[in-house]
Amino acid sequence: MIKLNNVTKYYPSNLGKQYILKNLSFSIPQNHNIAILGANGAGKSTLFRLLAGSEYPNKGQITTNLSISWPVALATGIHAKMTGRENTRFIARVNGVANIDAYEKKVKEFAELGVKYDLPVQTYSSGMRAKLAFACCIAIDFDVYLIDEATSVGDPKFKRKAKNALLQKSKSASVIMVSHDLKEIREFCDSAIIMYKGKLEFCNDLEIAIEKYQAL
Ligand SMILES: Nc1ncnc2c1ncn2[C@@H]1O[C@H](COP(=O)(O)OP(=O)(O)OP(=O)(O)O)[C@@H](O)[C@H]1O
Repeated sequence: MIKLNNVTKYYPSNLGKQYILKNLSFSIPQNHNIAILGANGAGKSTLFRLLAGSEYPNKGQITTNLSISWPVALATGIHAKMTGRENTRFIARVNGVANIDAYEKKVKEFAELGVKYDLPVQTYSSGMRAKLAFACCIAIDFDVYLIDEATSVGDPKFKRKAKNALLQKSKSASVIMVSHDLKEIREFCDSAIIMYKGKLEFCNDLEIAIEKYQAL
């Protein structure tokens, strides 16, 4: 279970505080693969950053006993001056991976960077960085994977591989997914959270959730 306890999140702007969530208490249930449905600007990516711990609420707390991934396609945790291999080992240590050599082997194979794995990441293309970040994430056994438009990683061949790896993960772990692609959502998710005007509503049945969301 992931619990939001009286969470407020806003961004300051020239128009004053722009609230994404205001005094919101909500439980995200366990053992579901959940789509976050919301219009552009509803706050889906912000909610993701809060769940991943990469941003904090202005007020309130998010608590959980589950291990949660960073958004799988996000390369922000990758250090440009370090090589792919060094980044891999650093991420392993930060995330408490027990067998770092085995982890490094998995990441190297999955990321398909060849000899560039030992070059600094600042020499990579954006696609190569995304592949490395994705491989580092998928090689760790998290309880929950945050998937933000994940199938946009890499070239078509890598996209298929990334998607299959995530579908495999979704059988043993939970996924929380943000995507505007309903076909993709239907492949991954059984339920949804509708995000609308700062409120969250969990819906056990994905098709009912999609109908409700489309009616908004
Ligand atoms: N770092 C930031 N500083 C200021 N405002 C921000 C910041 N990040 C997001 N916002 C604002 O917060 C609101 C929610 O943005 P967010 O990216 O979470 O929405 P979203 O539902 O993911 O949208 P989309 O579907 O378009 O990706 C938007 O109005 C956006 O302009």
